[in-house]
Amino acid sequence: MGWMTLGSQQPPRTDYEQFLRRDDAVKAGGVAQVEDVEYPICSKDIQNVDLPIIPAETVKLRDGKKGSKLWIVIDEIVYDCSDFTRVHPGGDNVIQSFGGQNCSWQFWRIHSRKHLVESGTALRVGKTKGIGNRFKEPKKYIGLRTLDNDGW
Ligand code: HEM
Repeated sequence: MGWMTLGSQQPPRTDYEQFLRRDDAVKAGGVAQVEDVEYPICSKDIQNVDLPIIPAETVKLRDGKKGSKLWIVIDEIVYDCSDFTRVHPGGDNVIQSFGGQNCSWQFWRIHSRKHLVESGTALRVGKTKGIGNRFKEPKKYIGLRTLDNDGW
């Protein structure tokens, strides 16, 4: 699981809560005035279903390299992590390694719905389709033995 080790060397972030409280993202009309004029960060009031549709080709270009925005995809929702990556409690490497890509199952292995709602809602720029995950999801095991044949 190569992706698991990508962010493990990062120190814990202390400015994370402060980042989340920032209110520079939401302006009247529901859409923020931020650098990416084409796909600005959306207001928290907008439901996922109402987010603008962003073509997969456009998402893939925002890989955080060569000065581009750093977007990631979780369950077909696109998150702009360009600034958030600097305060992410799990470090910046993990998010950077998924720039322009789908990292849904990796995200759900580590986070809860609460994390996504509380921290991710303010990072949404749109929704997309057709971006696959470059890693195959490993099987999840709950137990290795059956209850009636435990060898005691
Ligand atoms: C929208 C994108 C993301 C948001 C909003 C987010 C949010 C968070 C939050 C709130 C925590 C702290 C959890 C806690 O203290 O209980 C966290 C930790 C972490 N995140 Fe993320 N995250 C995002 C993307 C990712 C991605 C793509 C990865 C890698 C696949 C990742 C890996 C981690 C790791 C390794 C931790 C540390 C877990 C620990 O110390 O137990 N995150 N993230």
